Amino acid sequence: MAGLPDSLSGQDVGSFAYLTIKDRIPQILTKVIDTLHRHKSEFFEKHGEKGMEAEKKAISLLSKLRNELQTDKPIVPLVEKFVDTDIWNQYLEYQQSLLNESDGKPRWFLSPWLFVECYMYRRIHEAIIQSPPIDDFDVFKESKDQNFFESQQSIIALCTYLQELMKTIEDLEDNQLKDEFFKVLQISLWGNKCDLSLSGGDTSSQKTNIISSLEDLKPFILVNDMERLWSLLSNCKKTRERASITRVDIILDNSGFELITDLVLADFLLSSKLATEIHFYGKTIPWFVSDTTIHDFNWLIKQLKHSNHKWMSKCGVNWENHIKMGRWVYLDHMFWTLPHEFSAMSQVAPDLHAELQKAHLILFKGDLNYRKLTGDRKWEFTIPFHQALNGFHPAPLCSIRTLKAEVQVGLQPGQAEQLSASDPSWMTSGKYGIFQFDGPL
Ligand SMILES: O=P(O)(O)OC[C@H]1O[C@](O)(CO)[C@@H](O)[C@@H]1O
Ligand SMILES: [Mn+2]
Repeated sequence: MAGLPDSLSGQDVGSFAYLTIKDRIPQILTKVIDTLHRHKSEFFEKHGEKGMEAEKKAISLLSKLRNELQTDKPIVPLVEKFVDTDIWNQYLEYQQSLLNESDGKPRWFLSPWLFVECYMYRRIHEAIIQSPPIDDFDVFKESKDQNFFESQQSIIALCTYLQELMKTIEDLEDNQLKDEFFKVLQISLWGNKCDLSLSGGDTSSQKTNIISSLEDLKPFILVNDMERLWSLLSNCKKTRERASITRVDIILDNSGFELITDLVLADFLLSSKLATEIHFYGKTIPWFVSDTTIHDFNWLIKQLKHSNHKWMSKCGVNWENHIKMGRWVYLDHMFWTLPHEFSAMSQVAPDLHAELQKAHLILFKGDLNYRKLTGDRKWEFTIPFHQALNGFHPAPLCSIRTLKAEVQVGLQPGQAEQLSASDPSWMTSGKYGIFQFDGPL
């Protein structure tokens, strides 16, 4: 891939990538080991001695992994047969082929950060599937659920807001509808502050009412293409024939509070008729601590439905109904948990690429998706987003993300320099956000 900037990597001592590999990832692994320990008696109750043996095995595999990482050992191929094992091992060979030295092997601190970080989560999964009968245990489930419960008050506020809005949505003028659209978009943006991998797996829930903070947070939106999203979707609505559809695909990120904000956005898109169908994509295996799997998705909607709070349960009932009626479709694909950047999708997962091409708009939630959109490279800040996408244009798309990694493109000249002077951690604190659109004008 000539002409592309270098990948972010742990080679750059002191960089966010370096600190993540050195500190944050081992901390996450330690937490995973601790979680398994704490569930020992549960494994025993469920599976007897075999459950205890499995817990020991998984812990020993994970301790080995932590040791490999901390001593910067070569990255080894995956061994357990699974749907994506061959693709992973081929990618490892590809990484090896990029190294000049004849005996150079991909290693934790040497190889691209995106690759090694994804590999770490895939190895956690390998340790679990190598340890039946606890091979369906989600080591992050507990923290995802905790995030949901700790965000209760904010969730109530959001569900109440949405249900109030539903009462009048049919009567809103165009400009009022646009204002509301911008609000739900911003809710979904700031929902992305709450991922658990940045905090090393520690709790990171939403405790304040996000709706009342939206105005104050506006100055922190560094790229704001919300107007372009509005023109695209309101145009679809105006020109749509009676029976035809407008499909918005949402590539989900974190479960818990962020997922609620995404479902609020998705419900709004249907109720406002800006879209007629929503496709959600989640992860097939536990990923980056807080990412959404089908179990999290179903669990969360069930929690809402059975809540004692009137508006929370109304949301749960409505959302379950959207699924039943096929207006909301949940899908997954192994590509989302591969290490490839998205420009490789048409080669590696042509079926997924072809499916995304059918969308009128694709919303990519979160930081990891942005890293994969841009290839996690050392781009200049002012390079156009279109260029950084490196040929990935299945349909009009927009990244909705708070910044948690040292990659950002499409800024105005001088913007990054000003930010660096006033707030040196602007790229990694999650304090700033973007709506970055790519598509025809
Ligand atoms: O959930 P998000 O928004 O994708 O954020 C996850 C981010 O957190 C980190 O794991 C922090 O290390 C980044 O690697 C990653 O981009
Ligand atoms: Mn995430």
